[in-house]
Amino acid sequence: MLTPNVLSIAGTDPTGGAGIQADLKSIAAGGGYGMAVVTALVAQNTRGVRAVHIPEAGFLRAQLDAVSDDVRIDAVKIGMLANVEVITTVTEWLQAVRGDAGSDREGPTLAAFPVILDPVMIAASGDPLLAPEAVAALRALLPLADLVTPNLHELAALTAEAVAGSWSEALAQGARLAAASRVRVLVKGGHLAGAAAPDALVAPDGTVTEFPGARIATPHTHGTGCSLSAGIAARLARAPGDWAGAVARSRAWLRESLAAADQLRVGGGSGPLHHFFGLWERGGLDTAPSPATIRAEWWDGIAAIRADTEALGFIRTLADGTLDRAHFLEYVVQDSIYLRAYARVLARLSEIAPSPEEQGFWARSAHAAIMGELELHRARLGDADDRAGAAPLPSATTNGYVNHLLAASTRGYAEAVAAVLPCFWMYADLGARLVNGDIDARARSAQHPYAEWIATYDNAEFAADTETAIGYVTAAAAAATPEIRERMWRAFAAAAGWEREFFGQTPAR
Ligand SMILES: Nc1ncnc2c1ncn2[C@@H]1O[C@H](COP(=O)(O)OP(=O)(O)OP(=O)(O)O)[C@@H](O)[C@H]1O
Ligand SMILES: Cc1ncc(CO)c(N)n1
Repeated sequence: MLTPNVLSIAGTDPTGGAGIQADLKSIAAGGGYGMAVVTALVAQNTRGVRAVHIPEAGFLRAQLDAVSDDVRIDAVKIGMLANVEVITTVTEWLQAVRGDAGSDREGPTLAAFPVILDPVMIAASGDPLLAPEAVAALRALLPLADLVTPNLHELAALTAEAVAGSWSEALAQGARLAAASRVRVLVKGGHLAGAAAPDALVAPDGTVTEFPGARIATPHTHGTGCSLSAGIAARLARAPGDWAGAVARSRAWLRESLAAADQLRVGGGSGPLHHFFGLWERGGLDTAPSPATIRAEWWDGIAAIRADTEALGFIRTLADGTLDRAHFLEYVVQDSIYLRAYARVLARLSEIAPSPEEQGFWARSAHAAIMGELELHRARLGDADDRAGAAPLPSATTNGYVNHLLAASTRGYAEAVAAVLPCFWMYADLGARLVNGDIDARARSAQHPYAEWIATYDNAEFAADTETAIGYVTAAAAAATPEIRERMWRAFAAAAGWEREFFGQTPAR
């Protein structure tokens, strides 16, 4: 999914809690790419508004055109509009880029994006942010919006009625505004007296969707209205048409951020909400390595183990053909014991895999391990099994390797997949190098005593499965917390060590 571009058209708050500064944080927290056109520069802080500077309308239009001439716009949030001239300029720009029909009736060459209008009139401090004579112009802008988000005072001003004294009065007022202006209205209960802080989405046809919620005990509500409307714009851009969903998710985020507002110390008045509190808590501040980086680091990290493995007598004599037949059979016996346990661990991975794709992959790998490879070993071992007459016992090394995998498989999916990866990756790499004659050129000869065995390493399907396994494991590691990622690396490196021990257990000179 492309990240949606969300434009805020609003005034500023240099202390960062309201206006455009809050909008950009809210859009980012809501999953949008934030853009901002400034309608008014406001010298304000958490205590109040000191001065307002309104740049000339031509410059406002130049800002708006600079955005729309270049950037796809997926949603617009409109905040402080200051005066009639600003309202007229924004209205004209909206009509030019979107037509005057709103997003529900898009013209052939016009952009269709939802417009959320927060009809800002008065700051939380009580200072006016809209010229009183501009209320009529703002009313005329309503039909251009897809959603209006007035607080109780703004709702009263827009309907030219008295401020609602109760929630049911507010809902009735919202329904009248929605019907008269043919626009969705989010009636906000932030200014209600009492323990509840509900909001309600009222459609032009009178349909009401209520969002109940207890009031959060904090004095730090500066910029809640700005933040909510910008958050709705971002979420709506991600899921077009889902108005109730966008409101519900924005409220959940806003409430989490309000509840954490006391952890900020910004100013001596009504402070801002903590826009990124939940995201920081859940996501942390560390930059996670990419799957490609993890792949390179882990492979480099076991370079010494890989070099040791390749230098083992067993591998060297398998490559040059001088490997003792009895020692070869010893290896095959241990490998068959190992594979049965390994297949069980892979089946366990299928059981706990997070996606159907991964579930299927590990189940298929378990099947391949138990059927394909075991078949092969049985064919090799036919004689040896007859001579032994009883099931062979695992060596200490085979036990050690298997126990490592079994233990990892009890510590969650991420660690479990990391532990089985060397069995794919080192084996596939070693097999390819053996087949190619990289370890010893004699391995390529048809007269090589183990030619048939070596040919089994020439397996494109296993190479592809190895890539898939590397992809799943490194993706899981990239998404994991640093702690889990470190545990995954340890499980991987330990398994690589066991892989080396496994090849090294068969006496070979
Ligand atoms: N103390 C609170 N606890 C929970 N939710 C709150 C609280 N105060 C406000 N809200 C919520 O914050 C959002 C903004 O509501 P409010 O009615 O305060 O708008 P506003 O007056 O436009 O905001 P602003 O403070 O930015 O001017 C709404 O979703 C409202 O329910
Ligand atoms: C610029 C701006 N817009 C909106 C509000 C309302 O919170 C504010 N204080 N400042």
